[in-house]
Amino acid sequence: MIKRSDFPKDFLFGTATAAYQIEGAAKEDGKGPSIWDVFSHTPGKTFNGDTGDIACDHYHRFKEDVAIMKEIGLNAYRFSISWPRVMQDGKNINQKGIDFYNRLVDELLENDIIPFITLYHWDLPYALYEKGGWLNDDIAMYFRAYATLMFNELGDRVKHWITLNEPWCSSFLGYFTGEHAPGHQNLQEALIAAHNLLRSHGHAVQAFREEVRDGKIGLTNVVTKVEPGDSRPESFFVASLVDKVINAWFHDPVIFGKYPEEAVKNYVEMGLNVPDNDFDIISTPIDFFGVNYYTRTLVVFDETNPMKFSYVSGDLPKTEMGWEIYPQGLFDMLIYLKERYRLPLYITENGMAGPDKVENGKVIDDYRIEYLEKHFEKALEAINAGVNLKGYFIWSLLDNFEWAYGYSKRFGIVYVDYNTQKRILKKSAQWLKEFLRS
Ligand SMILES: OC[C@@H]1[C@@H](O)[C@H](O)[C@@H](O)c2[nH]c(CCc3ccccc3)c[n+]21
Repeated sequence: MIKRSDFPKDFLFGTATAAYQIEGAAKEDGKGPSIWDVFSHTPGKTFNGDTGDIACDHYHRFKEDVAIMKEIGLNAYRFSISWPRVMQDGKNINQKGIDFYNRLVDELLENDIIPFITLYHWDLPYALYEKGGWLNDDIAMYFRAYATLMFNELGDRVKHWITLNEPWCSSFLGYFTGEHAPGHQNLQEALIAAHNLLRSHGHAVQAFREEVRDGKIGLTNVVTKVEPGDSRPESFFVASLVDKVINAWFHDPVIFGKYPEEAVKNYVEMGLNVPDNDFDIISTPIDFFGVNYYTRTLVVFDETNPMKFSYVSGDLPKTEMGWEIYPQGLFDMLIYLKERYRLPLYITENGMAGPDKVENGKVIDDYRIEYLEKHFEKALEAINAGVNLKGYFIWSLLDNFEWAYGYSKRFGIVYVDYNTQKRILKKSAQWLKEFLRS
């Protein structure tokens, strides 16, 4: 049984959330609409028509939520800023929105919790989407202005920043599969959006070096252990391509100043244009990578698909998301990232959706305790194998708005009764509290 004391003394244990998933107050105090406000209000886009209008009402209940983190004994908290809350049209400053984040940061610091801020966790101001959003090259300048504003407002107290959360999701789910806002289905657009996300990242890093000299800034990507779902050589080939798109497309340009060639070649052969400008800006040096790990991804050759592959479901035990529980993949991906990029790492998301039910006022989520324990063990194994892993943020503190799945998936270590907004610490939160004292 691993103990907290097995980890380095200065290792951070925290939880992670995102603005649109927990804040609510979707139109309060001058907040403008994001693409997720519009997408979730579009019939058919989210489970049950769920929206982030109220969510966990964190905008009003943040002190209670910080107190819960303190009670558990967490020493860090990763959250995102809602861009349209602080610049409702992507340009004009909304002081009331900024004041909320000032109050939140002060509350965290008063409780000895280190804030990690994600500047963009998918809630683009709708006004900027109407100007082309991530397809408009000018977006990088808007993002730089937004980032500069937040560095100036909070950079005196917040020393850990993440520019983007999972640009792969923003671009490929938002512009190719259409599962996420803004719901486009165009692979060429996805490549353009991906490139403008990376350009925006680079501009924000440049601004950071000017505004917050003593801070650390990084980029959070999803990583997943991609494996062939059968033994055909073609499946190994497509698995290698998918691996490069998910696990290298948004890392390589930031470190090497170029996209992975095999994947570029594949897109060019499909007749697509792969943007190739501004790699000098994109590769402005960063201080760490954030790693969002949940599961592995199995792919097989499938010529009926224009991409020549399809995802298949493996036979390991799965979470409520249908994702296999595969802790070994966390170790493998941490080693991969260390050996390819040689940067400090934070696990900025890891956790599971479970069949959480309240019985006699309690939520007995032993499955989540086992999931976390097994992934903690693999993280420790990676540290002992020489990975410079500096922290671990559990997804998530609270049950929250799970994008297209609405409120049907519960990832929190704290249960949220959405009818009453009552918070109930699950057994996993109690287990974590003990672990952090072990
Ligand atoms: O689905 C749980 C969380 C979301 O609530 C977060 O907002 C988002 O950052 C986030 N990303 C992932 C990874 C999704 C994924 C898994 C496997 C392969 C590709 C993407 C899981 N999650």
